[in-house]
Amino acid sequence: MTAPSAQSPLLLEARALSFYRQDEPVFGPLDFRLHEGEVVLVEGDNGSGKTTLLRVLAGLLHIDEGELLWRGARWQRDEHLGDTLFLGHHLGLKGDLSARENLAIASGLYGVRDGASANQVLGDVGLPGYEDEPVRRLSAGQKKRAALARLLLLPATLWLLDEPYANLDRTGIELVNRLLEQHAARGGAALVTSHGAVSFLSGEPRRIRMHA
Ligand SMILES: Nc1ncnc2c1ncn2[C@@H]1O[C@H](COP(=O)(O)OP(=O)(O)OP(=O)(O)O)[C@@H](O)[C@H]1O
Repeated sequence: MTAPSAQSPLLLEARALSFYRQDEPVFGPLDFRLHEGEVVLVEGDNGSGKTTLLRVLAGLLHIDEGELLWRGARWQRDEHLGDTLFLGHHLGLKGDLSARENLAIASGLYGVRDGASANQVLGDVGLPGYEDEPVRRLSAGQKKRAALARLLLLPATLWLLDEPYANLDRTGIELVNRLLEQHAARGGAALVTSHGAVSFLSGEPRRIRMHA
């Protein structure tokens, strides 16, 4: 899963990428490459900029310095919004709406992966009987599962997962690993941050190390 063949096309390349807050560097300069089929762990101490990096790559924060290339061409925020999917500490779910309604909003904006349906992905993430409950009534782990359903439904190639294992039980952790494996097998890629035990089903992930 984490070691694509030498022929795997290059998806994303960061060259001397840096981000500043009030003229203070948060991270960088950072260089890395990500190929189709790769799942890479972003690691570093608290405050080293892992979340910030994912938010930059999701187009939520502006790049201050350096270059970002998507399939060899300059990355343009507006052109690549649907190519990436960010799952952060805030899950991006509307609490008064059900998991199914939240999925309908997301798929209305970004489309649906070939062959995927809301019913099927809600089943895949293990939310039986809770599909139509307002999200605010779900447990933390169930909310996380509702957010994970978005990964399966939307067509994004690059997943940016910030602490995806947080609040999940053992089957939830296995679910995340399975989703990552399936995504990589179909040519997708992911950057994952995690403070907890990361136990990918096969192999050791490559790592990008953030320095505070
Ligand atoms: N909204 C914000 N406004 C100002 N500073 C911020 C903001 N968000 C993060 N920072 C600062 O940016 C730096 C990097 O934060 P970031 O959340 O990216 O780190 P992290 O590596 O993800 O940390 P953690 O492991 O604790 O989740 C920290 O010094 C933090 O205080």
